[in-house]
Order: sequence, then structure tokens, then C-alpha cells
Amino acid sequence: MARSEIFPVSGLIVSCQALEHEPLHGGDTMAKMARAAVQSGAIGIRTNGVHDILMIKKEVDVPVIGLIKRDIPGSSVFITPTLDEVKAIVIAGADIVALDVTNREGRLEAVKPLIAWAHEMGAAVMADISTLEEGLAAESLGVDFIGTTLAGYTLYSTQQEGPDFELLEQLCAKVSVPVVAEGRIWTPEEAAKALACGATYVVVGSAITRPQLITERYVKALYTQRA
Ligand SMILES: CC(=O)N[C@H](C=O)[C@@H](O)[C@H](O)[C@H](O)COP(=O)(O)O
Repeated sequence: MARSEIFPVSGLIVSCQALEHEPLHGGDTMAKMARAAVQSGAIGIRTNGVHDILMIKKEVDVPVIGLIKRDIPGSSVFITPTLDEVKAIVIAGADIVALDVTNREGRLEAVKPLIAWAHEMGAAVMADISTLEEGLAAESLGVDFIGTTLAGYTLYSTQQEGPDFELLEQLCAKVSVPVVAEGRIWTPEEAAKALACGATYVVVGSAITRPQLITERYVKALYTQRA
């Protein structure tokens, strides 16, 4: 089986992430989120950190995309920045390692040994990119999946409130590895549109697993209506 065929079908991947400062951080909360997602048809889970990767791998039987967010002083790269994180993710049992493949700080060169190590260990690699050029570079680096995860999160990529469908369409037309639509997808209609644009997988995170952000949207809507 090719590494990019790890998901038997295309569909929804739910991102279950709560950082230390978020209310749902810790314990088995993300594992329960993952169970709820899989129960209702999610074909995969994306999650952050060794603790949640371990818990989720025990809890559900679908492929897990693992990442480790780490801030390094003076650097903007925070999704799986070094080989240490790649090793921790693979050892924790993730099937796919997600990492930053953006064109900043010499990352397109620095990421090569990270991809090679994950592949040697039998794990697939998902490149989190922010522009079409980065997507093309990621494909030539041999990654197995390309996600629009960082579109709008690098200074030079298009900044917008909703998902970057334009980038998604361009990417799907130009690369032959499966494309993952990810980032600011808030409605089922947007998720369906992402598939129509050519994405093979759609990652939805905050809209499903970050109740504080979901609540905030409702509260904002109520006050906007009253004003
Ligand atoms: C930019 C960044 O740090 N994205 C992270 C990547 O793993 C997560 O915080 C997001 O929740 C994930 O990408 C899913 O996106 P959304 O939560 O918008 O559906």
C-alpha cells in the first residue's frame, strides 16, 4: 500500500486539539472528542502532542495525523519544527506526521531530513503549506499529503476570514498527491465545497472541537443583531 493510500476513502478528518491555555486541554477530553467524531463518520483524526496521540490511538481505529506545536524563540515555524518532534510523533504511534513546509527560514531545505526520517520509520508525511509555490515544493520533496493548513497564517499568504478555496483549487489542479483542505472551515457547506474544489480530505477543527470558539461566534452574532 502506498503511504498516501492510508485512508481507504476520502472524507472528513476531525482535528482534536486543545493547547495548554485552552479549557479542554489534558486528560482524556481529546480522546473522547475523537471517539465522538469517529462514531459519526470521521475517517481520521488530527491531533497535537504525544499525550493526545497516545490516548487517541488507543481510543479509535482510524489513521491519526500527529503534530507537535512548539514555539522556538526567533522562529515562526511552530508545527513540528525539528526532528525531535518528528521522532516523538512517530514513536507515539501517529500514522502520518504533519509538519510545516513553508518557504521561510530555509525550511524547504531543513525539512528534508524530517521527511526522510518519518518515511524510513514507515510513517506518511503531511505538508502544511500556505501558498501554491509551497505546495509544489512540498510535492517535489516527496510528501504524501498536502494541506492548506497554513494559508493565512504566514505573512505573505492570502489573509482572509474563510477557507482559501482559490488556493485549494489551484493546488488540486497542479499536484498529484492527495490534497487536504484545512483551515477555517466552519460549515458543512464549506466542507462539501472543499471536496468539490478537488480536495480528497477535509480537516475541520475548531468548528467541531473548540467549544469556546463556537460559543464566541454565537455570542458575537447575538450582539451584532442587537446593535
Ligand atoms: C494554523 C494552525 O495552527 N492550525 C492548527 C494546525 O494543526 C490547528 O490549530 C487548527 O485547529 C487546524 O489546522 C484546523 O483548522 P480549524 O480549527 O480552522 O478548522
